[in-house]
Amino acid sequence: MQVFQYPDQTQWAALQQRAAAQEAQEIEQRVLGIFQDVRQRGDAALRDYAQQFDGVQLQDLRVTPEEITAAVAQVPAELQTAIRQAHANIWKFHASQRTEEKPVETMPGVTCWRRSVPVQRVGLYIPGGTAPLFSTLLMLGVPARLAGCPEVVLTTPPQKDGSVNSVILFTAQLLGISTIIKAGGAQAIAALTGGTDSVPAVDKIFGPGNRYVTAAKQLATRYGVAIDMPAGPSEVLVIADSSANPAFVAADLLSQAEHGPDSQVILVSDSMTVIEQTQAEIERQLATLPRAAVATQALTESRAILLRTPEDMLYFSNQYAPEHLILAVQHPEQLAEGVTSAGSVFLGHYTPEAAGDYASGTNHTLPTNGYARNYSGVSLDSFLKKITYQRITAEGLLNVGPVVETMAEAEGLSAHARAVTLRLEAVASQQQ
Ligand SMILES: NC(=O)c1ccc[n+]([C@@H]2O[C@H](COP(=O)([O-])OP(=O)(O)OC[C@H]3O[C@@H](n4cnc5c(N)ncnc54)[C@H](O)[C@@H]3O)[C@@H](O)[C@H]2O)c1
Ligand SMILES: N[C@H](CO)Cc1c[nH]c[nH+]1
Ligand SMILES: [Zn+2]
Repeated sequence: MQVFQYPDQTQWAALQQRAAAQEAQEIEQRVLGIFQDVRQRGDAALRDYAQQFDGVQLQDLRVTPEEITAAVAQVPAELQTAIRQAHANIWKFHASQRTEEKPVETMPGVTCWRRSVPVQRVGLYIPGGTAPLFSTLLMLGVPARLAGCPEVVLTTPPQKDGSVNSVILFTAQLLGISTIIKAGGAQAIAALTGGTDSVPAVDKIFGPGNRYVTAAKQLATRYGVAIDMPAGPSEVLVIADSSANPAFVAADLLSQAEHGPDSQVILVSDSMTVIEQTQAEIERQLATLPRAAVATQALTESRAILLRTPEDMLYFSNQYAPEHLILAVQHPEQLAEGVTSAGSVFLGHYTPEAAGDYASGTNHTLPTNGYARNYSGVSLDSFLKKITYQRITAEGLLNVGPVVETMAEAEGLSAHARAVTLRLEAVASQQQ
């Protein structure tokens, strides 16, 4: 992790660059080829990519009910209990996002209202390249269920023996999801976009993934499929003042660095002592991590930055727009008020980001790569469409009609005006 002491503002832009930016074009090209192949060859292409990327020869791409039953029996009771508790917390937080809107009479006789309708066919991508993220299934499946989406399709990369991870299958069963496809990467996203013999096409694709998955989701939007947001390689930015505990900070940085070699973690502090002690802690803790090699690679593109004031630290973070922001400072509430761009914020010394990853209740599917500047993370709303309705009575038309006529004529759209005028004439003749 390289250290930068009091960089001037001209260096800030370079420090805010994501590590992987330069390879984006190459990845897009690769994903485009995969996309076109799946659209042309369907299931056959999915099988070939499973062989190439996941090292497995597949016959059936769909998980069978027998596979689900067998897998569920393998999940230890303690883990089942933990997953049920996380499910309850995530459910509780997302259920609180339900809103009730009342009809509004904008003018006498003109009533407008809005109704939430679930996205009808949703695809959930659950990463499984290096770690089977069953927690992600909770993060997507719970709001999908709360929203009432009638058709839910799950895709995840197969394991080397051709199975799907048993804990993912247990979680799917808990959520009542039974359409489960053994496909990962860009090819899975392409299949959800256009459909294949085994994979139903969907209206909206959700879920995080590596850079191939994220680029494929962005490509899917060109084919008329919506996506939740670009949710790529994990990131965390920690703002730590002199009250921070270097061991905690190091653990938080490593928790995101271990996700993948292209994860990026940033430490911003106004204390050189905290930076030095955190670096020493990182070295110490790294030695005991099973995924040390992955984390070490991520750390080569990560940074520790010494700045002068809390205002500078917050400004830097808002410009960087991290997926996760940890405020390891004495008065986190104060700083939190000034956050304008971040996927999810963790306040104080006892709020590890890992709690949000698994079980506190908030969603861990969050925008990365600076997209927190313009996107929110997944929530109940992500699975809902808000349809507006209106009903206008004869009285209402007398009130709003002349406004519409005047505006339509001013835009040169006479047919619009006529749609009102004809009705106004009908109302007038009925009133005579
Ligand atoms: N932003 C978020 O909300 C969030 C949440 C959880 C995880 N994540 C991120 O998700 C990612 C998971 O990545 P992963 O790789 O473990 O699993 P993954 O499921 O995203 O990707 C695995 C698939 O990538 C494809 N792939 C691998 N190498 C390829 C290549 N050279 N060319 C084309 N395709 C290739 C393969 O098809 C493979 O099945 C991590 O980067 C993690 O940080 C992000
Ligand atoms: N930190 C990831 C989001 O970037 C989510 C996750 C899943 N499992 C562990 N962590
Ligand atoms: Zn994580």
